[in-house]
Amino acid sequence: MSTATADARSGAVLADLLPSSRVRDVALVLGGAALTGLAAQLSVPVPGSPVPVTGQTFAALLVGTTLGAGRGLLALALYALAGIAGVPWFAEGGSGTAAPSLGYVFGMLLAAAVVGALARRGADRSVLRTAGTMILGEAIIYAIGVPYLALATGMSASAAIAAGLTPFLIGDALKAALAMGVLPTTWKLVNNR
Ligand SMILES: O=C(O)CCCC[C@@H]1SC[C@@H]2NC(=O)N[C@@H]21
Repeated sequence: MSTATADARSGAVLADLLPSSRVRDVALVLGGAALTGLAAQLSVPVPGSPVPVTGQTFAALLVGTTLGAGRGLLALALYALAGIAGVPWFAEGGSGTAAPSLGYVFGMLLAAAVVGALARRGADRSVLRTAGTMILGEAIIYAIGVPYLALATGMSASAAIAAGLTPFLIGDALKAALAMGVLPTTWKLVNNR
């Protein structure tokens, strides 16, 4: 698809607006993994919880929506596998499999694929649709992250929700709001070129 024809009607994601090549796709996957690793270092500890506030949810959902399901999944899979293998780019410079927050990383993998598939159907083109996409993506991250946290720490379900969901709702809503500004605005600029 040429850059000129990749508009709101064409089933494109934002990354498709770049000239098509294998090198582009490899660079996007590497860049998506690196962006998520950088965002993980934007990390604020939460008192009483082993899970910090991080920039990862924003990065992972942005990577999914802008790259699409296939490349988004590959980027997050690379991020997860390299982190497990020892690259210190999980939250707070972490790596390996010991952290009870690893389930959120697995959730980001699935969420990136789902929001990427939705973005190809136009789910990042308006503020309202982007809101729904971000809420679904975050719900997927928590649906894997919170049970994993409970299993890894032995917490009860209610304790895992109190430590692994409730403290993050406002921050994740702000990150979703940021995406609701950035994605539809970018599409508007692209389509008005
Ligand atoms: O150990 C890791 O690298 C994963 C950290 C996961 C942080 C989770 S993601 C959902 C929630 N929102 C945040 O800002 N932090 C937690």
